[in-house]
Amino acid sequence: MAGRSEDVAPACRLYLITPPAFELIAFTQTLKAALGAGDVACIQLRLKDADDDTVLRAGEALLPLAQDAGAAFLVNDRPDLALKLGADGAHVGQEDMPYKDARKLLGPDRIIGVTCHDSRHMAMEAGEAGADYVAFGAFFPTATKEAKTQASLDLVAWWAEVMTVPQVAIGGITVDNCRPLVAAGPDFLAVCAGVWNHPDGPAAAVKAFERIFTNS
Ligand SMILES: Cc1ncc(COP(=O)(O)OP(=O)(O)O)c(N)n1
Ligand SMILES: Cc1nc(C(=O)O)sc1CCOP(=O)(O)O
Ligand SMILES: [Mg+2]
Repeated sequence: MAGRSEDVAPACRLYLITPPAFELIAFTQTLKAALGAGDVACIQLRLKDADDDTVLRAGEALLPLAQDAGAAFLVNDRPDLALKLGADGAHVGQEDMPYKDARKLLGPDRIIGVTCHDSRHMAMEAGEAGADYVAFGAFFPTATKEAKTQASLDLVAWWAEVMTVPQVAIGGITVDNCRPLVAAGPDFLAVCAGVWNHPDGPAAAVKAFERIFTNS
């Protein structure tokens, strides 16, 4: 999730969340096409209803695709599986393994992101503890998760102005609704349905996000 090699990197980059469930061989092809269509900073493997073996098999297949495309590969909820897979890191929520335990497990170099809902306080705590990014959401209605909080553009703008820890915006984001959010200044937009369910397909969505981020 570090900077890009181009001279001027866009201020905001795309962070993909995998679909909640998928058929692995078909999704491998879908992901390849999406990654080939434009800049993707990060992919989070998020399989809430899968057993460990399924998560590990998916991780083993998808991680090399992500890394070949220069995208970080993170595992949702399970720093232990991230370690087993040799992934770039993990994302933890407020009800998951606490950040400090995740850091102990993953060491100083792997990426750990923390869900902070709509809370400045949670985000400041996570940032001070050493989180690599904080995530705010949800920004729009979403069917992917029962999101309990609604985050505001003001929160994003404030964090961008005052803090240096990168911030991820998540929840119901699409190519059609993201412009005001991007203007508020998040470092990453995390998107699931807005990419995988785009009417013209995931590759078209990735391309469209890239155009928005680069104003091209
Ligand atoms: C980038 C990013 N932000 C927030 C979340 C949500 O995490 P959490 O609150 O733990 O909920 P689940 O995703 O585990 O249902 C996320 N996964 N990624
Ligand atoms: C995983 C997740 N976390 C959220 C939060 O608000 O913390 S919203 C969300 C769902 C993201 O998927 P989509 O892009 O399809 O809305
Ligand atoms: Mg979680």
